[in-house]
Amino acid sequence: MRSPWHSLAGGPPESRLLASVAEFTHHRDIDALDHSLVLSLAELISVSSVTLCKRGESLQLPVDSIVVCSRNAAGAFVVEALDPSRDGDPIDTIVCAMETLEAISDVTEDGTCRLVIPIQRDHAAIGALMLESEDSLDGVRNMVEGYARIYGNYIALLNESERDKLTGLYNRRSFEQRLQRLLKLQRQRARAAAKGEDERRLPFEADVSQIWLAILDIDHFKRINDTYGHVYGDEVILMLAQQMRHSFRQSDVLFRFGGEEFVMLIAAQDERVAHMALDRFRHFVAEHAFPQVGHVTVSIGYARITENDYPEIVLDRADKALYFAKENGRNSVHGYEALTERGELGAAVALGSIDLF
Ligand SMILES: Nc1nc2c(ncn2[C@@H]2O[C@H](COP(=O)(O)OP(=O)(O)OP(=O)(O)O)[C@@H](O)[C@H]2O)c(=O)[nH]1
Repeated sequence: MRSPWHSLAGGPPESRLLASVAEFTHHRDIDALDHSLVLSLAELISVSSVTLCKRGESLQLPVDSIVVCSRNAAGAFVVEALDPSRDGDPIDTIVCAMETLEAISDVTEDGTCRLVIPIQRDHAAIGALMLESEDSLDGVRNMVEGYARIYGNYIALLNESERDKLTGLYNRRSFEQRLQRLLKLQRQRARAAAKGEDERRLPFEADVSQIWLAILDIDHFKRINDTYGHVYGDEVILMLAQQMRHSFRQSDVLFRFGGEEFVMLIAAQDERVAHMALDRFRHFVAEHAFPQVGHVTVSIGYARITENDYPEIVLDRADKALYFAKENGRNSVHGYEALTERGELGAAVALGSIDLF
């Protein structure tokens, strides 16, 4: 049987191993980290491919991203992102390893040896690594499990730096990257739909073709702080964030931008659906009695965002719509496009309060 290790010009496996771990963990960007992980493993072990799957947040989309490193016709390693909405083998095998938290080692019908190792965090799988090779992968199983553990720990650290400490929502720092990810996912889905793939293979949001950027601001929050103190103010922010999580789809992306200001990236077929989702949340908040503080209202402004838009411009549009809501009685939801169509956002509307990048 051939050794699963590549011939090691640079010394024994240990030093090569450490160099490889150091290489992939020097990245601070999650996409770059994923890319580097699959490439590092492919360069270290004799494999035909290394795949990293990340778990999706909904049952309809069990896999959120797929990154594969394999050889091209010239024999060089290439890393590419694949459409995560695919199913069948090997995705089913990977999902099985994630669900059972057990490694799977098997041989496919065409004789390829396959090793699938779940990546765990807090006793749940956040993803899985899959290696494919012409040779047995038994000898590298411990090492790949070690990589999966290092990756899981490192991702947790990176995720922490992306989160707002009080609410656990994403923070402003992670906005740009999360937005680009969401737009990329939309593009992949649109492409899959355009190719006429079997509808059942796409998640239920497959018909969604638009993303809406909404800014939510708590009304008269200063009064809440002044009347009840900052601790109760913080409690309102925290509870509102929890309600947001329950109210919006798991695939929507929620941020606390700072203070009493939240940003949401929402997928919806059209403006009517986006408006309904936002207004339902506004209504829910207005009806809710917060401990001690009682009733609180929120104002929301939103605008459509596409791949071709500068995020700063769309943030400013949503902020103009929010400003309009604040100027017109608060406790309401307004869309930039509808306001513009109706001519209600004249030149007289001042630039909103949000700090642009
Ligand atoms: N408790 C608490 N208060 C905060 C936090 N960040 C900002 N604030 C307060 O939030 C208040 C925001 O007030 P303003 O921007 O004047 O707006 P507002 O009172 O909400 O009034 P409108 O937005 O016009 O409805 C200020 O008093 C800030 O001190 C925070 O993290 N916790």
